[in-house]
Amino acid sequence: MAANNSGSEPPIPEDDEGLGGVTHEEEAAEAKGKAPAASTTTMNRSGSRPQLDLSGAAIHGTLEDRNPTILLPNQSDDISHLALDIGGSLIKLVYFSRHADQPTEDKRKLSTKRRLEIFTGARRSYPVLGGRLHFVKFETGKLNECLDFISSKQLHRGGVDSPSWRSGAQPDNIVIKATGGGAFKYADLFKERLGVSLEKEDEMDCLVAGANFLLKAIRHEAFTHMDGQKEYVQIDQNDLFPYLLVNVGSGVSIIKVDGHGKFQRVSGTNVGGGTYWGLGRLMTECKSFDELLELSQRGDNSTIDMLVGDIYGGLDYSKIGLSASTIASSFGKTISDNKELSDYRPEDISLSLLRMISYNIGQISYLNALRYGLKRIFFGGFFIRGHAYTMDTISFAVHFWSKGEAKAMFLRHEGFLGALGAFMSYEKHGLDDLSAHHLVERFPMGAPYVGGKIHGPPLGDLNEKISWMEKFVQKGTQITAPVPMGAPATTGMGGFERPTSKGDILRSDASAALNVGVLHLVPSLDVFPLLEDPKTYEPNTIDLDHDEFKPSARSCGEGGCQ
Ligand SMILES: Nc1ncnc2c1ncn2[C@@H]1O[C@H](COP(=O)(O)OP(=O)(O)OP(=O)(O)O)[C@@H](O)[C@H]1O
Ligand SMILES: CC(C)(CO)[C@@H](O)C(=O)NCCC(=O)O
Repeated sequence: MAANNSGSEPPIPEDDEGLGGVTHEEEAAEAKGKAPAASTTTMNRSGSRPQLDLSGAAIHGTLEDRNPTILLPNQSDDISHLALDIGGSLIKLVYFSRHADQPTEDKRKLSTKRRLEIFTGARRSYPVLGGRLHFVKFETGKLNECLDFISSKQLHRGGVDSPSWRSGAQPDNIVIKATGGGAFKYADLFKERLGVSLEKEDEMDCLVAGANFLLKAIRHEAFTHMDGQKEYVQIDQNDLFPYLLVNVGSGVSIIKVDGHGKFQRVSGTNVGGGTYWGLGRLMTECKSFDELLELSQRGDNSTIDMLVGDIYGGLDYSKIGLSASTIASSFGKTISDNKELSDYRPEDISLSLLRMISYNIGQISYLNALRYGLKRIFFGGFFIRGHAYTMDTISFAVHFWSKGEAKAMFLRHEGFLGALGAFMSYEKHGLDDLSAHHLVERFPMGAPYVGGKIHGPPLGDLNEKISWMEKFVQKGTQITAPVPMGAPATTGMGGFERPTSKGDILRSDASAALNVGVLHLVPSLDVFPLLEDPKTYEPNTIDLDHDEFKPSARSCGEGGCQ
């Protein structure tokens, strides 16, 4: 977050590792409490790394300061901080900020880390940056709010903490990675309002890159959701591919993923999140997506959907495995009722619609999984919205039609796959191998939480809202699994009946338009820094209980084992 220093001195970044790049001499001088001599070197790295310009480098602060900040006045090569996914319904932002408020207890670890950086020599001559990945979304219809947000935080210039922003040396042509249709549609507007060029990245490439990254790097990212029960799935990194990725945005893309950058968009459907929100808005006059979703939680679809029992006089059609309460035809009951739209409860309409679309997506996904012999299906996109009933319905469809062979899994950063992929497509941010670091989530997101109300000051203008949002994020929120709504009804073969988990109150978006989450990037220490290829290194484990390693009577003297 921005250091908010006032006074005549330039603001001092609290992050004492951000500009790191310390040398042996500097470390030694630092240990003795002396300021290292200013370097005039420009550190050259491989073309894919940010160029670190150490000329004119000077310690900022007094000699007594521990770990004083080193200012690099001539640093021009900025760390990239922002990527966008501008979709048909929502704009997703992922941005990186260095830790400005590193807790003191972490500072002890820093010297070890620095030592390791030095030890690794040329291989890691760039600083490992600790910081945060932030996730924010806006409605595409409110693009101006998004532009204001970027501008207020100067995200397009690397954030208000960045060296170039501090020094006032702004590059002329700022380029931001962007994906989604809006990267084309709104490119001129970004140029006009922020003076930035959008570098377009292919949407499917980004979805896949984002999903692969999350599945490989983030613990507790993927989970199953059946009958109201959420269970995290341990992903075996060596056995991830192939899988089916279903991104449920406004429309739905179905992608067979075979590896990093290896995929095929095998199908898609135009009946997706935009359909639920669009039809739902028309039929219920809801003002927001969340309002519509929340309505569904109080709905009863049997007033709208035609059930097998409605057709069979209350009987099951057991010969083909359909119970009386199986939905035979979504919205089918409305044809015979001689009623107007206004005679139906918006709650019931919303639930029928949600079930129809979710089930359909689950079924189409399964058919594609079957087509390619895939057993794992990951669902992303903001339609999912961490909503219990949506996930249960999709899971049911996959489970039912595959006879339990295929598994539906969901991602906690569901809506940010594309934006993350675009973020990782920067070659120059030094974070391209994010999976080499620890990413720790301190703010759970994407799932409903009980309580609904968020306590905080009233929201004023956007800036106030943003800073309040950040306080909210820092504090964290309670998250609980959705509450099952009574005993599960018997689900006969062939369909889906009443939802067993409609959730309670939806987790609020804090504002209808803004949703923020944070992943904390904790640089990994290289345990074996001289390994030629640490990524492929598999540490062997030794079972000390194994006889071979047990101390024998001969090696243990009277004084015990040494
Ligand atoms: N606050 C919200 N406002 C609007 N839609 C929302 C909101 N939250 C969730 N949704 C749902 O998420 C869908 C959009 O999801 P997502 O952002 O993943 O797709 P998109 O990128 O906008 O669409 P596409 O990829 O098809 O261009 C909406 O159609 C709606 O169903
Ligand atoms: C057109 C995109 C890819 C835009 O994100 C998405 O909305 C989508 O996958 N729609 C479904 C289109 C179809 O395959 O029928």
